[in-house]
Amino acid sequence: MLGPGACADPSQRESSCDAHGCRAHPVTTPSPVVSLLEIDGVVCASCFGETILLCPPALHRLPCFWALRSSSESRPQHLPLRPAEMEKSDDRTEVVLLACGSFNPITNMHLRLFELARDHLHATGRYRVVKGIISPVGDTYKKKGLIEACHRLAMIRLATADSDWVQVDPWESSQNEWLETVRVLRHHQQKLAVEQNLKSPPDSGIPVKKGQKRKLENHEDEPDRICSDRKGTPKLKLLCGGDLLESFRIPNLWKLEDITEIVSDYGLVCISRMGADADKFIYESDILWMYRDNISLVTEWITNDISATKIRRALRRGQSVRYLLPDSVLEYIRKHQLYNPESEDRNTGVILAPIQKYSTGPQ
Ligand SMILES: Nc1ncnc2c1ncn2[C@@H]1O[C@H](COP(=O)(O)OP(=O)(O)OP(=O)(O)O)[C@@H](O)[C@H]1O
Ligand SMILES: NC(=O)c1ccc[n+]([C@@H]2O[C@H](COP(=O)(O)O)[C@@H](O)[C@H]2O)c1
Repeated sequence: MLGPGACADPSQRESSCDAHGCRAHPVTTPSPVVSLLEIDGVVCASCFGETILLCPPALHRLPCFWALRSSSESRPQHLPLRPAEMEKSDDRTEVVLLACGSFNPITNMHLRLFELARDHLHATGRYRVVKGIISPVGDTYKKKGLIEACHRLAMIRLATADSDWVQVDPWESSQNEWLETVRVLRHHQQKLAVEQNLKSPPDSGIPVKKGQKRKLENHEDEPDRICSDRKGTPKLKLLCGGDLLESFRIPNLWKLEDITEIVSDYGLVCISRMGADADKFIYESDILWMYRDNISLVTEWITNDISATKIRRALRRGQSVRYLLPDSVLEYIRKHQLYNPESEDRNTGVILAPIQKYSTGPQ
């Protein structure tokens, strides 16, 4: 094993490994490296039973490094290297994931969606997921059995309390009317741009509009369609399950222009769900097919058909739902006696807001 001095000094790591005595494996040799492990920014490569330390330049010259990187099965999740001094040159696109839905109530599967999506995006090597946002729909959505947003928000807050990257956002549910998902995306992309502007130095070239932050916080306006690729601003993507994607085809539920904006300007990360065939659906939809490069399909191999509807049903029947949702959420449901036959009757016979809007109102 190489002494710890060789390439452990961060200031030396950018230079050629040969210059600093790192024992990189010769580039021309067939791949004998069987495993790679990063420790404090130095890579230990297990090679012919011997462990050697490699600095980044040496590592990147190894054919076996690229072989490992291109194999999704064997690729170590923490590669490529990200020691502190290399963070600056990290050119991966920052991504924020936004999940919209009823969350009536939030389940463990809703939380899993974020973990699955983040793993998937990180494994591409192109993205760095910096935040997850859960945006519960407002009461004006009028879905059957939808309980008050204040309770759904409170349960999401409890469910995400121990997450350091997923959080709830009350903006959508505090609006006076139901909002199209694309408008929720626009709001959050604009908010991210404002946050980025506030962080950026004044000469960053990104204009800060006077009063923009106040307006967003006070929900005074709704931003126009914006460029989501603005440099420095994380890219917002809609996170959903296969059933939500398939709902695009339900008449009078989604406007084609909204679907187009979602897949062209933002992008989708779609998690497989029992009963939904997202792959086939994309193939059959001209617009989704056109923007298929902006749609990430993630297969959940540990299949789990937890659904909020089934949880509510079990609760009404006095059956246990433990381990299907966080204990703290279950406790909240019990304390406030949330799901019962009366609550399930809410909005019975009422037309869902989008259908009401698109069947009768101007489009
Ligand atoms: N088991 C699951 N697998 C994949 N995606 C899921 C799953 N459960 C929920 N989702 C996704 O989570 C988002 C929010 O879903 P929603 O609040 O409607 O919950 P739900 O469990 O689907 O509710 P319901 O059972 O009432 O349809 C949607 O994009 C939905 O597709
Ligand atoms: N046209 C639209 O933008 C449109 C239509 C239907 C549902 N949605 C959204 O999709 C989500 C669906 O949630 P549910 O699966 O709980 O019904 C909600 O956030 C809802 O607002 C958006």
